[in-house]
Amino acid sequence: MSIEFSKYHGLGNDFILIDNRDRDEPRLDRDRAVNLCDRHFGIGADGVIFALPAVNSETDYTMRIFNSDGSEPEMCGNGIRCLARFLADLETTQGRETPRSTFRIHTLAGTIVPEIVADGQVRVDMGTPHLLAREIPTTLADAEEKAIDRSIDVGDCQWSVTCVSMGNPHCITFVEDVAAIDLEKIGPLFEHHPAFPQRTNVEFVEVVARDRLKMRVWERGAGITLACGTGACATLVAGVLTERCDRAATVELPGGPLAIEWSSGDGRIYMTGPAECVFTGRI
Ligand SMILES: N[C@@H](CCC[C@H](N)C(=O)O)C(=O)O
Repeated sequence: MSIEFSKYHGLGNDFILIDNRDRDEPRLDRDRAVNLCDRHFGIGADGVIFALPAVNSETDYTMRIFNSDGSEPEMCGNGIRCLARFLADLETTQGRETPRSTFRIHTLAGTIVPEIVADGQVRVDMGTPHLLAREIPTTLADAEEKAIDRSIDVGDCQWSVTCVSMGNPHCITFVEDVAAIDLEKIGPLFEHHPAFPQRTNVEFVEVVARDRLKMRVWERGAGITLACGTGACATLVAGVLTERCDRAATVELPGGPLAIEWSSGDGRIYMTGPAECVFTGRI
């Protein structure tokens, strides 16, 4: 069997995109996804994303994604920007009369709406953040409480963390010097800490200014990545909740900047950033 794929990235957070619009289940299983993500024996990527048919009349398509370890997250911010570009590219090459620039995408985190705007950037309505401990989920607070500035022991240190769900779980900790964090060592200890029953993504954040945050991430199921869109959104929310930043800020990631806004009008998060096709191929 031969399958066409496209490789995209959003700020170096890279994905293998598969056109799966003709069937409801991903055409590759998790083990195959793990093999393809391998940077030495496969194509190399942080995850595999499938463009599936819509599940109802309120959405245009469905996104499913496997992390590079084969686990399935609820959402992926950089991935959904890549998916929007991928779908727009497909619709253009397949001669759709009026190729769309806005897509309503069904995800395990609800409906997410990316829109291709000027300069090839993609602006995404990421929905509202979830803050209750049971929604994250975390045991760092009572189920109906928010986990803001909670103390946790990880790797012989005590950290103060704030937990936010963007559909997927994030644990954010503000530090003096983000470059000094030994991510390879501390990241997996957070990811697998018993306080996070569904594991977690962890973000280390330095506040440069009220509208500029520098962030490094260890992703659940993928390890160190160059950028994390949901992580950047969760970071801004944690910064606002702990009064460290404004409601709109640039989050600087190793792969580049993302513009994030938590609207005081509708309570939704808006993320703007790039998505680029790197190459296409056939498996
Ligand atoms: N890189 C992503 C997040 C991908 C999912 C994450 N690893 C998880 O398991 O929650 C992003 O840009 O948001």
